[in-house]
Order: sequence, then C-alpha cells, then structure tokens
Amino acid sequence: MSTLRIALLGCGNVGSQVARILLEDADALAARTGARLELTGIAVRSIDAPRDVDLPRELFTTDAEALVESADIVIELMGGIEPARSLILRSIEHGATVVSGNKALLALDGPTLYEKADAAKVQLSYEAAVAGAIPILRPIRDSLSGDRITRVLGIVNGTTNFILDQMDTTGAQFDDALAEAQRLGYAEADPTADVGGHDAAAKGAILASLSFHTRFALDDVYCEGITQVTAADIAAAKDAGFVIKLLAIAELLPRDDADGAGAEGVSVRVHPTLLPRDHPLAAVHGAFNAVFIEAENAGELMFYGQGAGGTPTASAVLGDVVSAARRMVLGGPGRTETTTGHVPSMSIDAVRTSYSIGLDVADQPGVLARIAQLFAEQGVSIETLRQSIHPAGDPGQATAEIRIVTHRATEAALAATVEQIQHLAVINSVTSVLRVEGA
Ligand SMILES: NC(=O)C1=CN([C@@H]2O[C@H](COP(=O)(O)OP(=O)(O)OC[C@H]3O[C@@H](n4cnc5c(N)ncnc54)[C@H](O)[C@@H]3O)[C@@H](O)[C@H]2O)C=CC1
Ligand SMILES: N[C@@H](CC=O)C(=O)O
Ligand code: NA
Repeated sequence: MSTLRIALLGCGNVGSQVARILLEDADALAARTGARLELTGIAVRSIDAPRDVDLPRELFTTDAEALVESADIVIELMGGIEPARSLILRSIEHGATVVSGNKALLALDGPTLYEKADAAKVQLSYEAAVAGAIPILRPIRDSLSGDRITRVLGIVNGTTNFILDQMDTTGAQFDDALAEAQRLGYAEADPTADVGGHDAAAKGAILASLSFHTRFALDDVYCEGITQVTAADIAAAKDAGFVIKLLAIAELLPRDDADGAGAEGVSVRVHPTLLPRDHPLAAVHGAFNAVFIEAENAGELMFYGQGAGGTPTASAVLGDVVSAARRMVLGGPGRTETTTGHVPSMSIDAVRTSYSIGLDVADQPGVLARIAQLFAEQGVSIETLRQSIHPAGDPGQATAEIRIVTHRATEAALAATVEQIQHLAVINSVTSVLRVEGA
C-alpha cells in the first residue's frame, strides 16, 4: 500500500482534532483510501504551547514552509489571510492537494487560489469552510449540479446562533453568551468576525458562488451583524411569534435596471432576520447550522448539523482528505465507495428502543397496579402512562384506554411483556405497539 504524506498547518481547535483523528483512525482511513495517510508534521507558532489534545511532540515544527514542500496533501487550519495564502500557493506549486477551512481567505481571494490549483491540476477543497460538519458544498457542487438553485437561506455562523439562542431561551446576556461560545471553540480567533456578520458573509459569498456558478466576493455581500440586536428586540419578536436569527441569504432576483431588463441577478445578504417560530430554521438551536435551499426541480431541501467546534469541523476536513486521497490513489474520480469491511449484519432483536403501547382495559380498581407489576417482572421500565376513561351505560362496564411509553428495552423483552399482558383478565385488547425514536 502506498503512503500519502500529510502536512497540517495550525493546531488550534480544528487542527488538533484533525491530527488526533489522523493518528487514531489511521487503519480505517487507509482501508477507505487505499493509501496510508501519514501525518508528517504540524506547523505551529510555538512547539511548547499548551494544547487540549495530547499529540507526539516530534510532529511539531515552526518551519511551515519546509513542511509543505515535502507533502502530498496540505491541510491549512491556521486561519487568517497571511501566511495561510502564501503557504497554500506554495503547496499548489509543489503539486500538493490542499484542504482548507479558511472561509475568510477563500471569500477574499478564492479565485486566485482556484485558478492556480486548476492550472497545476491539483485539488483544492474546503467543505469545512461553510457550515462546519454539514456536507453542503459537495451537494451543491455535485448533487444539485443538474438543477437550478433559486434561493439559499442559511444559518451559517454557530457563534451568533448560539448567542441569539441563549438570549432567546435563557435570557442570557450577549457578552456572557459570547464568552461561552469562545470557550466552546465556536468563535473565530477574533470574534468580531462572528458577531459583525463577516464570517457569515464570507460563507454567503462561497455559497452564492457555487449555487449560481458565478464568482461572488466578500464585497458583493451586504453585511449586518448582531451587535445591535437587544434583549428587548428578542423579547418583542418572541411576543409576536418570531425568533431572531442571523441569516445568509443568496437569491436570484429579476433585474429591472436598463441593462438587465428581463434578466436575473443574484443578491447576497447577511443580517439579523425575524423568522416565524414554525419555520424549519427557527428550530436550529445552539451552535447548530442549517442551510435551506430552493431549487427549480428538487424543490425545498434542508441540510442541518454542527456548524462549529473542533471535532465536528474536523469531520468535514477528513472527508475532503479521504476523497482527495482516493483520487490520488486511483486517478479520475477515485474510489466512490468502500464496502470491503466485515461488519456483521444484526437482527432487530439486538436493538434497544422505546415503545408506545395502547391497551383497552376494564375500568376497575387495581388494573394499573397489575399492569405496572407485569412490566416490572419483564424488566421493561415505564416512562409515561396516560389513561382516558370511556364511560358505559351499565355500572362496572366502563373501559379505559391506556397509553404507555417505555424506556429503552429489547424486542424480546417487549414481545414477552405484550404476550403476558394479553393474558391478564382485566385487559380487553392490546390496541397498538409502536416503536419510538428521537425522544
Ligand atoms: N472553530 C470552528 O468551529 C471552525 C473553524 N473554521 C476555520 O478553520 C480554521 C481554524 O480554526 P480554529 O482551529 O478554530 O482556529 P484556532 O485559532 O483555534 O487555531 C488556529 C491555530 O493556527 C495557529 N497559527 C496561526 N498562524 C500560524 C502560523 N503562521 N504558523 C503556525 N501556526 C499558526 C494558531 O496559533 C492557532 O493555534 C480557521 O480558518 C477557521 O475559520 C471553519 C469551520 C469551523
Ligand atoms: N466561528 C465560526 C466557526 C465555523 O465556521 C462559527 O461560529 O460558525
Ligand atoms: Na461544511
């Protein structure tokens, strides 16, 4: 098996998790790519700086330039414009594939980087740059490339969604919520990029460029952040049935100016927006992100997941690394799936889930106690129990409908419980047994 040499630039929130996964999951990654992904070095500012992740000291170097020169794949996670830009260009010149999460750089000078990468016939990918762990750029670029996207509406900044959500749900103060977002590794090194809307604007420019097959830069994006949003605004929105979210919106609009009569243009904007509380994006809490896409043929689509944080973002970085490595190993589109593993298939009997059970019972004293006792005997724990009485004309003939939701149990335990319960004299019938997920 061949080896691909990986250089990592930056060992902060995201970089440290990428390094950890490359080392811990080396065998699985090799099986999926067809090559060993050898982490040859990590460029840092200070070798002895304290880090959250315990990594071998010998991997650290302060000589980023030398590191990229000997790499097959360079992962840039230092952020900022320079020296990230020069190091990416140097990597491309040396024929290395580049993976980056640097939306600020891509929105500012993406075209230069893409053109250099195309000219050198190397890959430059950046799924982590927009909406962290959510696979959004590849779906837009590949899966939706046969459709016509008309509108993209996204919560694409985890820090601001976290702050607004905390203010809305717990009444937290802006500064406290921001400090917590920084502590959790969501915020940029300079959090004004988050709260000022510039990070979302950079992502908006990237989303618009891929969605509308045209290069849009940061300057094309109207940008308002959340620093002017007050607790009173949030409370007033809540009273009126709305929630305030920072949205990045890119949409096709008709042009009625002299040059463009009858044609269309694209508007890209970022600003705090009131959304009705029943809109799908209103249910996106904490640092989660979601991107809502309207396309001519597909209709509405929504992509949801963790938009910030070291480990989730590392997932997107590793996805780009694996797919780039597959293409380097096999050429062309590379390996598109790996089904060479040997994970055994298991029957539903191995599953532990919750159940909702409906019972039609006689309305008599002691019925509930008898049912509860039987569940306990079978080791199935009841989470909730609701009863509604159906009165009858004759005394003693009333029935009750009982709905029980259990804690997680095995199929076997549940089947035994249902079997036993049918034999109780007070049970008229078991009216339904349904499995519960997501509770
Ligand atoms: N943290 C997150 O949730 C996400 C971050 N990103 C992007 O990923 C990149 C990295 O983000 P984080 O890890 O959060 O940032 P971070 O600030 O935690 O880490 C960056 C690291 O790079 C180092 N660095 C900076 N300049 C350097 C240089 N010249 N030489 C060597 N090391 C240098 C810094 O000392 C720091 O340790 C950024 O471009 C960010 O925008 C993208 C998606 C989510
Ligand atoms: N600071 C960013 C990190 C991910 O891009 C955010 O809060 O979303
Ligand atoms: Na992403």
